[in-house]
Formats: sequence, C-alpha cells, structure tokens
Amino acid sequence: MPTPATGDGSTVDVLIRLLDDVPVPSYAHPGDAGADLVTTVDVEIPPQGRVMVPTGVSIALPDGYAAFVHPRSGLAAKHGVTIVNAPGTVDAGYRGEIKVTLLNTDVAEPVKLVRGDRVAQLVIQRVERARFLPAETLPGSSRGDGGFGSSGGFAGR
Ligand SMILES: O=c1ccn([C@H]2C[C@H](O)[C@@H](COP(=O)(O)OP(=O)(O)OP(=O)(O)O)O2)c(=O)[nH]1
Ligand SMILES: [Mg+2]
Repeated sequence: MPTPATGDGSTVDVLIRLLDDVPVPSYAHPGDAGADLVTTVDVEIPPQGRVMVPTGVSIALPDGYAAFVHPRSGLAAKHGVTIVNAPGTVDAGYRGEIKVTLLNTDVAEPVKLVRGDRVAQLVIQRVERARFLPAETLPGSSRGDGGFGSSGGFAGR
C-alpha cells in the first residue's frame, strides 16, 4: 500500500449558534471537505421548482474565511436536486441563518424532504480579498482571450 502524502490536517474554529433543535454540522468521514446541513422544515419541491429552506444554524467565521453551501451529490444523482446558486457564499460578516435555495431539476417527479434531512454541505475556505489595480493593458498569456470551449469540446463535436 502506498503511503498517503501527508497534509497538515489543519482546522479552524468557527462559532456556531443553533437556532433550532438541529445537530452541529458534522463531517461524515475524516478528511471530508463538507459538513452536512439539514433542513428544519418539511418541504415538497415541485418538478422544476425551487424552495428556500432554513438550516437552523448561524455562524461567525474568522476574517479571511468564507463558507460555501454546496449541493450533495447523492440528492443530485438520485433525485435531481441541486442548489440554484451553487455554491452559495456565506460571508465572514454574515450572522443570519444559513439558508439553502434548493432546485428540483426533475421535469416530472416532485421531491419530498422532511425536517432533519441533510440537504447541503458547508465547505469552509480561506479566501483572498483583491486589491483591484486598474490598468490600460494586461500582461500577455498563453491562453489570451480564448475561452468558452477554445481548447476543444466533446469528442467529435
Ligand atoms: O446559499 C446561500 C447564500 C448566501 N447566504 C447568506 C450568507 C451571505 O453572506 C448572504 C448574502 O449572500 P450573497 O452575497 O450571495 O447574496 P446577495 O444577493 O449578493 O445579497 P447581499 O446584497 O445581501 O450581499 O446570504 C445563505 O444563507 N445561503
Ligand atoms: Mg452579496
């Protein structure tokens, strides 16, 4: 068995308020990036409909961090449920309840979720803030202004 490369396994302390009888968000496995968030309400999302659900938590991130509300792949693959604004951005200064705007992409089947279901995962990351420096021209690069499929699309197309 190859030895896994070592990381620093660092963690950051984040103050959390539980606004409802919900578990503290937790990581399902060691090394997971996302801590699961639950809905505090029962909802039925109609086909191609969207519903914003509360999670029962608010947090205070340290300066220089943000939290990102990501979809869960199981809900996406099994039921077609994603998040409209994925990933949602939780700013370090935000003290309100974290909410998730769920979208049912299925064209035929409604999706029923009940209080306590895990609907999203919160990824905490360090973020840089930019000092934007206006410039008349930008330095050249290999990519230049190529984008939007400039490097090729799907096989044969
Ligand atoms: O999925 C999300 C996205 C955002 N938020 C909260 C935290 C975030 O700090 C705040 C504002 O989010 P954002 O900046 O994405 O929304 P906006 O439409 O730009 O609103 P604002 O003018 O309040 O910044 O809403 C959530 O609870 N869930
Ligand atoms: Mg904003």
